[in-house]
Amino acid sequence: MPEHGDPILLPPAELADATRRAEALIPTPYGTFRMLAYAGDAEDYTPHLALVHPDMDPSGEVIVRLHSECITGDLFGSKRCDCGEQLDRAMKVAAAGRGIVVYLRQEGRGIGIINKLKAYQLQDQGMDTIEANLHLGLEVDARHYGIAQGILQDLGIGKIQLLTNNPLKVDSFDDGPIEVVRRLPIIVDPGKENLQYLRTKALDMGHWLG
Ligand SMILES: Nc1nc2c(ncn2[C@@H]2O[C@H](COP(=O)(O)OP(=O)(O)OP(=O)(O)O)[C@@H](O)[C@H]2O)c(=O)[nH]1
Ligand SMILES: [Zn+2]
Repeated sequence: MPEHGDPILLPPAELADATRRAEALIPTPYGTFRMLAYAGDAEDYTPHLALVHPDMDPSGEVIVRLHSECITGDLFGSKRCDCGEQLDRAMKVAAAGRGIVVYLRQEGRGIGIINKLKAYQLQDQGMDTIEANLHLGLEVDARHYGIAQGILQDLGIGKIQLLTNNPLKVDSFDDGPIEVVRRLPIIVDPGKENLQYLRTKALDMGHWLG
């Protein structure tokens, strides 16, 4: 089991981003969590964040949520997607199970908020979430998860139970240093505003949404 300070076995580009820059206790409605900030650059204004239950046991199977940033859903409660409710659920599960929420700065599946707003406008004109990204000349999903593995390694974690409905997130751990022992679903009830979006995720992106 790697200890904090051990070398991280990832390519240099990923390694640079997984540097622990600061840490503090944050009291939240879900209980107090350690918040750790990871970035290649110490002055980075948008570091990846790990919210770690103070009693997390890195030698066990740690419950982990890798949450991709969604400022519209996470912060403003947008009903276009399921992110805000998933984050709420993940924090509750992490609080109850001494787990972790890793908040990855991958807004808009990695295309950024400006492009995501453009993609939303195209969706309002009839495209689905996949077609909109492609119309903008962007990848459907531009995320990579090596950074998350670096963060988990930094925390001394070797085995996880991963909260996700996304097969690509599970697959991203293949051949890596962290073992996904179990996948835990994180399904929220659809509403009329996000039903079509969730249908596309299930049918065309292969998410396990039941
Ligand atoms: N480009 C784009 N990004 C979106 C859209 N809706 C949500 N997102 C982003 O999608 C990311 C979340 O991805 P999801 O597909 O909802 O879920 P996931 O993280 O892949 O999978 P889960 O672990 O099961 O939640 C966040 O970064 C959101 O900002 C959209 O219509 N277009
Ligand atoms: Zn969202």
